[in-house]
Amino acid sequence: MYKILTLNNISIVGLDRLPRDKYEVASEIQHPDAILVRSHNMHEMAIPPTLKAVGRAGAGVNNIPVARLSEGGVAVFNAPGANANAVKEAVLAGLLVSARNICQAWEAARTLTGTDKEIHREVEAQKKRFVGVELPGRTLGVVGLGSIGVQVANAALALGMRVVGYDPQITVQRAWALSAQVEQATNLDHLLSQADFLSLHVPLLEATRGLINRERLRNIKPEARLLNFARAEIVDEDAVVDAIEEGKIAAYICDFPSNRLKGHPQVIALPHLGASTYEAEENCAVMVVEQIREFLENGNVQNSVNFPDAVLPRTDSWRLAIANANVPTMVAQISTHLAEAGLNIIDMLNKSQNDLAYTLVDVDRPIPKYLVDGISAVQGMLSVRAL
Ligand SMILES: NC(=O)C1=CN([C@@H]2O[C@H](COP(=O)(O)OP(=O)(O)OC[C@H]3O[C@@H](n4cnc5c(N)ncnc54)[C@H](O)[C@@H]3O)[C@@H](O)[C@H]2O)C=CC1
Ligand SMILES: O=C(O)C(=O)COP(=O)(O)O
Repeated sequence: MYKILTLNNISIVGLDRLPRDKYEVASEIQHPDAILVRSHNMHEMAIPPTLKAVGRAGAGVNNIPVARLSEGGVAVFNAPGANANAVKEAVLAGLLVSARNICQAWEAARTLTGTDKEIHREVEAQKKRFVGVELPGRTLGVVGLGSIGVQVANAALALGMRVVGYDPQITVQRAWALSAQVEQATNLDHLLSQADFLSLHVPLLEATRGLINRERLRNIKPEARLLNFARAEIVDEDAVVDAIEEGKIAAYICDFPSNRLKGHPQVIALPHLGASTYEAEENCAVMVVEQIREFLENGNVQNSVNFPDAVLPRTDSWRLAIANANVPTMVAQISTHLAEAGLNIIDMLNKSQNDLAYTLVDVDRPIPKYLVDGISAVQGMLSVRAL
């Protein structure tokens, strides 16, 4: 029997994929083989010696001591993309609600008192007070073009917005899922200065903690609205509240309430609802449960954040994927780079998907990182990955 400890409520649709005759699942269990978790903070927790895997039924793994688990040989899995649509819809709601001051207006209208005549007089005053803005032509800046950022960027185009994205490490898969109409900025500060709405979709890492700080907020337009459905710590809350009070930004819409934000009229803070739809909860649970099963029963690794290639079967060719590269001059430059490094091309295939051209290059030996960097530096190249 495999023992599975659940630290949060995990959708029953996912748990039902664990056969009862092989798995014991409980929120309190001794000697677990695997842990299933959502946002529960595992950093203070002792790692059970029997533990082999942790499955995060969601995207962010900042609540999980990945380094400590890796040292102990415990594989950590997450569910990339499984809740991206849910977050995209929450962000779109935030965008529309803030553009039209819906929350503040609803709150004000809800508490109107007096006769109908008095209420109608007050309605006229509120109409003036809560005048909003329309989205077409306004610029949405999207920071982080991963599963969620790409979906948010593509969806905002349908609202008529100009969309500019920023992600210095966009993967090839994301690059071709991104609509060609989305512009890409190479500099975060440049993006911030253009945005009427700014939406954050980066993971919480040391490099992204306080990414939107006092200095960066000075770069943002005073009428800009900041949306944070990523993690609270990515934004310096003190700086954001000060910026709002000083009229340096218009609003902060986030998924993370706190004492600092409490009661502020230009702040909307939701109770971490981004991934809370039945669909997303089911998708995440099913994906992560299948991965844990595959790992425990067959030793196969899929979507692990810390346990990558070592146990994956090695193929006899190595593949480089290059977005936006099937232009003859670029192909020639790439071939030169590879030849100079002594790599022989086995196959080179030009493809295109969603208006994005890319080239797959198979070579006969491992691709050193300096070569990937060299090819990335070829002018006009969008993204290069060794797969
Ligand atoms: N509010 C909620 O309920 C939810 C919040 N999240 C948060 O959103 C984050 C993103 O989720 P996904 O899109 O699924 O992850 P993802 O891993 O697919 O995408 C993250 C992207 O951010 C980029 N990135 C990293 N550092 C960056 C930087 N300094 N500047 C610009 N881009 C940078 C990466 O290259 C990657 O493309 C999660 O890590 C999680 O913290 C995710 C799901 C639900
Ligand atoms: O997937 C993520 O990163 C989330 O933030 C969702 O968290 P949750 O599973 O809803 O507690």
